[in-house]
Amino acid sequence: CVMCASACLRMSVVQGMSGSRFVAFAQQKGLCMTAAGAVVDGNVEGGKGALKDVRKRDVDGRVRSFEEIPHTGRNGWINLVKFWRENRFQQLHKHMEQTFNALGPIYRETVGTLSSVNILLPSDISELFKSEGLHPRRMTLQPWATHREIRNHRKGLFLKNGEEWRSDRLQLNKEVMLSEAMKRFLPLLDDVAKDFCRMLQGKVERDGRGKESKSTLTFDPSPDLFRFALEASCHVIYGERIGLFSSSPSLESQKFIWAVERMLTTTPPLLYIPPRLLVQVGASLWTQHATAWDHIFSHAEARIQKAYQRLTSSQGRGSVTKGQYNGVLGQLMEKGQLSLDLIKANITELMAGGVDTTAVPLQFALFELGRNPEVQDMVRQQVRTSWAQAGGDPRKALQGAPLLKATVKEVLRLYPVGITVQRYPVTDIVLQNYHIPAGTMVQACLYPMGRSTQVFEDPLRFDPGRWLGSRRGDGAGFRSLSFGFGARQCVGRRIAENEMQLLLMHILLNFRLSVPSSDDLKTNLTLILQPETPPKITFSQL
Ligand code: HEM
Repeated sequence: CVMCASACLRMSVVQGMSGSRFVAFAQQKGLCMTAAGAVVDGNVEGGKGALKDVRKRDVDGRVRSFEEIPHTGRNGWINLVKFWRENRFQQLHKHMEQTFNALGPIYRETVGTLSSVNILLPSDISELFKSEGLHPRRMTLQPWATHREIRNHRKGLFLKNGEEWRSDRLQLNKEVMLSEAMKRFLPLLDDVAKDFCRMLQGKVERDGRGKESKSTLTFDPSPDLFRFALEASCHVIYGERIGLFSSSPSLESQKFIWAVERMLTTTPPLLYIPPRLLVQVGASLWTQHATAWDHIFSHAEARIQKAYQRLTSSQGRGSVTKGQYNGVLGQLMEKGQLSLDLIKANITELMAGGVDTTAVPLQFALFELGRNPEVQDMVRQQVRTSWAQAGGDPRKALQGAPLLKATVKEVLRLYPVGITVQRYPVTDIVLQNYHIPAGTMVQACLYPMGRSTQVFEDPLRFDPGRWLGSRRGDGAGFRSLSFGFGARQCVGRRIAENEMQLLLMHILLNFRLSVPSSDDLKTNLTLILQPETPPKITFSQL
């Protein structure tokens, strides 16, 4: 309104997430400011239930203080003990869902030394991202940072902030995010996906049962999917095939897969206690975490050395064919914009971030397609037509199959790899009519959002079609955030999306999927959301 159009500048002392006090000049709007996303006629998204009540309480039109935000208990250490005792680290996604149900669409939580404000409505999330600034910041994964500091490794973009982050990020965007880069790596991903399906055909023929050359096999495909994701990552990142679909895949690669898994599982409990403290007391949790990272680093180091020698020797012999693609590593080395140390740091992060993040959603995808045969048939129908018209061009095939893209989006809505996206707003903001000081850690909670009736119609139904067609309204663009948002969104997004879509496409062209049990999957959180027990899938040759 006209009266609050003239915002006033106010100096406020605000409480940062780490408890440090600092003074910020914050833009604080006048009295008649509405809650982020509240619409004039009083309707809220979804229009029903608890959320409406929260806003109704605001009768005096006052912006409520940070302290008034509903919370789960002021003492972080008591909360930490509860988390340990009730094994809540593994069920944090469910804990968040229950807490939103109990406290409404915004709450504060302190666990150990970590405090956050948690939100789930798209309109609030959109308000948060408006204030992320030029150098958006996520919660630092302190155990990862401490490992780099103790071992004297450089940090890659995942762990960097400010101008340092931005300069690495701009270089990496050119190699993995831009459409020119996608054109280069798409055929590599397609080759790996096709080889995977050949391997799967062999396995089903060899071990399956059936007649007239149509066999069926039921098994847990998760170990194969991890191998697929590692093979695909190595091909795109190092420009190298490592033969993981052979009958005797290397033990070294299997060890890498185990190390990433260990590194992920040991991260969450370490987030709530200062890692330096654990280093000093030689806690076994810390030792396991650091050893897992050491393994990841040495695996990457060996591959980088090999690729470096290959590249320099072929350059020396003048045998690098112009236009030949040597993976992301080759591109970064050729361009020479990043030092070798920084290339190593970033490539190692891409490798650590690139395997489980795609292998796990693929398990969920096969399961959901298996237990929803009508959806599976619709997607297959579209994929078949598109593949037939694409003349073997994977890019065209994907472009002609929007339902396949929507399938991946739908899988990540129900099973987001990372259950939250965090930001520290650079100015004060107002969410649900509560004042949030600049510098507060705010988490957009993707798992509860994906399952909220306030945000999605019939949220538990697996329905990729819900993503087709345009949608308008408050925060409509902020319902699918599994890769994060804006300049700091997942840098591996294009690799991940294409890798998953291509694999699903080739599987659907070759097999009918079903599941021996269509009960809901129980999930656990390591650092990423995983099935408690990997689901068995039945693959029937078409
Ligand atoms: C389904 C698969 C994946 C999902 C859902 C996912 C999700 C995410 C999310 C939510 C973020 C934080 C974004 C933000 O703060 O806005 C992120 C960051 C990141 N991801 Fe992924 N990711 C996936 C696959 C990958 C792959 C395949 C790679 C590597 C090839 C990768 C590497 C990274 C890196 C390096 C960052 C840090 C980017 C930065 O800070 O600038 N991710 N990812």
